[in-house]
Amino acid sequence: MTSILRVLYDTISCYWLTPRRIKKIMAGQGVTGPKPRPLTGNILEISAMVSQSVSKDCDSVHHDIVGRLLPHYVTWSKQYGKRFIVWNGTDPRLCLTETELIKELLMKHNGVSGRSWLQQQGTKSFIGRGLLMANGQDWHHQRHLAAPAFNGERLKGYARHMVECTTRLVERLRKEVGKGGGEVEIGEEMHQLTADIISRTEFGSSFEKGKELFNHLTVLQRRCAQATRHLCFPGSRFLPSKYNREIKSLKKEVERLLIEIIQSRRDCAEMGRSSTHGDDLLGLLLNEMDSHKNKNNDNNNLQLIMDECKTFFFAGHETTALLLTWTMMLLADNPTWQEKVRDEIREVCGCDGLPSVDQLSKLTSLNKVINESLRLYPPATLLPRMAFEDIKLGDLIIPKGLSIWIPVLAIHHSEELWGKDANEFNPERFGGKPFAPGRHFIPFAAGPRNCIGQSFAMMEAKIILATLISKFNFAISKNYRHAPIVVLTIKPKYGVQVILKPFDS
Ligand code: HEM
Repeated sequence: MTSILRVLYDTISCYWLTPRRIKKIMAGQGVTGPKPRPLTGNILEISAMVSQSVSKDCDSVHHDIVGRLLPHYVTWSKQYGKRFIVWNGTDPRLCLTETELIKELLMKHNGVSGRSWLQQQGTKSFIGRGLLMANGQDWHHQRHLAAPAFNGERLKGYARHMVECTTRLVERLRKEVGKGGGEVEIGEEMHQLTADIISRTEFGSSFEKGKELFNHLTVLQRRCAQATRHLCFPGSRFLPSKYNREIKSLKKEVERLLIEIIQSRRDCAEMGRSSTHGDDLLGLLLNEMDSHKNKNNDNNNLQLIMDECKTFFFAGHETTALLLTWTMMLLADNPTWQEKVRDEIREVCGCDGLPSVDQLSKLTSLNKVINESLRLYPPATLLPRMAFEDIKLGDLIIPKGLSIWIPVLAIHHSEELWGKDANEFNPERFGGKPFAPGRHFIPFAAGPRNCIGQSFAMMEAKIILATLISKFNFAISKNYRHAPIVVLTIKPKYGVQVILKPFDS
């Protein structure tokens, strides 16, 4: 009975009491927004505006995409200014674009902000309590455990997998484009490649099993995304709906495979066949976990390691694949920059174009191109944070329970911040002094909760792009339809078709 009352109280508090309190406090500070409808808030308006704006392809390859992808943001920021409230159902969200306030939030208030209950619910079945969704002390502990896996020396070790997987792809593409007309959908290739790399980085010799597991995880992620489009309330995941049953059985299979991999690692260490659990990401997590071992908590530790493995796959492969895909599109559309980057790679890395880790920092033009690609097409289009306490942010009081949404895409395309050519591809803008963290270039977020895999992703992107650019000339195919869409990340709706022409090896 008490638990039923608890669920009832949580539901009323979540849907009624907290939103009412927040609305009142924000209105008192002059922050309002479009009028919400009961239960659905502004969701229906937003989805109608987005469906309308993405219903057609862009008429040319241009990057003026904010109006297409965030039409509601454009409309409401004109009407309500730089801060306004949008209602996601009964959940109020403050849209914040003032860079000083964003910096303050990300750098100073990490301890009292984090993932909301709704966000955690939406991802619980596929990444669980992993680093991306953790809060408070748990987040602190997990970040501390995972950090050594991304230090400089470790990264150098992962580079081997990146070079090997990319070399295999180059060989396959050479054969394929030799046979066919040379057209390749590069988006799918980049997804396969980054999935291969993260599987090898995480699981080393257990890579094949790791890939099988990640295939299931990808399906699981899609099902969870479909399920969150349905009403989500405290306790809803226990209902025996079609989605919940399918999600439960996929999750079971993913965890069965993970337990097999982890157990065989532990057996090897216990039988004395190896002194550590290995130097791949899983091995490092197991070693770190053992050095902080609490015997009473073995089951919790196992679940945490599984959640972390799933999190790194989820957070690490699609984002990097999209960065690579959009960069290939931009370079295919800008042959002058493609040539400039190729000349630089040949000069720094020699004729075979395979870069060593130490050469990567010398590829400055490539670095500018990657940054410009992250600016125009940031894979993470927005950064969500929830206030766990009342927070003083600049002149604003952010009440406990309010979600803050930072629209990275809109900030990256703002003419006020970047100048009149904000929507143009101009890598040279990154030639000057580096951008202050937490200001207007935030593809990896900023502050203590920034992307832990940032250096991994940049190293991976440089190795893959340097190799592909030195081995192939590429141009946009006439079959390419420029139609970016946002489904969590910015994706090309129909992929990116390029014509590859191999250089003689
Ligand atoms: C181009 C590639 C990538 C982009 C654009 C990117 C972007 C981001 C962003 C914006 C965040 C912050 C999210 C937020 O606070 O709401 C984040 C967090 C995170 N990223 Fe990445 N990421 C990339 C690659 C990677 C890779 C390769 C890995 C791992 C191998 C990774 C693992 C993570 C994890 C675990 C977090 C959560 C960190 C925390 O909460 O402490 N990411 N990423």
